[in-house]
Amino acid sequence: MSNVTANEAGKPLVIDCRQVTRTYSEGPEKLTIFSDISLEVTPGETVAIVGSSGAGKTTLLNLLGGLDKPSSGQIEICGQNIHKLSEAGRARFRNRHLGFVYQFHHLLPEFSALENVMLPCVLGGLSPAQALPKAEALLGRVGLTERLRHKPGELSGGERQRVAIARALVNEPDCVLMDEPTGNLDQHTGEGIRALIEELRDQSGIAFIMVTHDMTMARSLGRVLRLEQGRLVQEV
Ligand SMILES: Nc1ncnc2c1ncn2[C@@H]1O[C@H](COP(=O)(O)OP(=O)(O)OP(=O)(O)O)[C@@H](O)[C@H]1O
Repeated sequence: MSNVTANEAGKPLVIDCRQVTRTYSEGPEKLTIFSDISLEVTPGETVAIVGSSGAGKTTLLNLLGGLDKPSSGQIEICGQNIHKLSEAGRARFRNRHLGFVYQFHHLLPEFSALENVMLPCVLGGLSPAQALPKAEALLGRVGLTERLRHKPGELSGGERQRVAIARALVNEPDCVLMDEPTGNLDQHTGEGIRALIEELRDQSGIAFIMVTHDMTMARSLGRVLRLEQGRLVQEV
């Protein structure tokens, strides 16, 4: 964990999102997806973002991960406004502080599970010899010790998802952003992933922000926020 800053009240924050609006231009028209959204996420917190299809959940997740730029407002990740960095600096910052798990995982098909997990470490400056034990340990943690040499095409959906989780964690990020981490998985595998998130959160203090339609998982993990008609409201 590194560089987690505090807000004005002295609360440590991994994500500090202030009055963020995202609009798209549709010819002369402006399409507002959401406006004036504020969200603070502290270390070790799990936040689920729910809402109907098209509500803007993925758009918000991409903004929180610095993959997209707000139309107005400000987002700080571990105290850094990442849009003030160069593109290369932004990529380095994301690799160091954030982990991403997307539904279609974006694993590199020609690389083994082990190589896919080693990659963020090597990009971050570790030698392959240094990255190897870290990747092996994490793949063991997600129950894939017997699948290290398998390529993504030789793994099941749940196994690929677990490789993606191991890859997201290997650089010991401050925050992991997940888009539908249990989407497309059967109930048993989904439950395993939920338990893993819970364990990692409690042991390592990593913050998790996830978009999900799985209300049971959302409720069991922590704060649930609903994106509705361009506003973010806390579910009670
Ligand atoms: N590049 C774009 N240009 C214009 N509109 C866009 C663009 N990207 C997304 N949108 C619109 O923004 C809205 C929110 O999309 P988003 O993918 O964030 O929704 P979502 O809540 O994640 O939906 P789902 O649950 O179906 O994945 C949608 O109406 C979509 O059509």
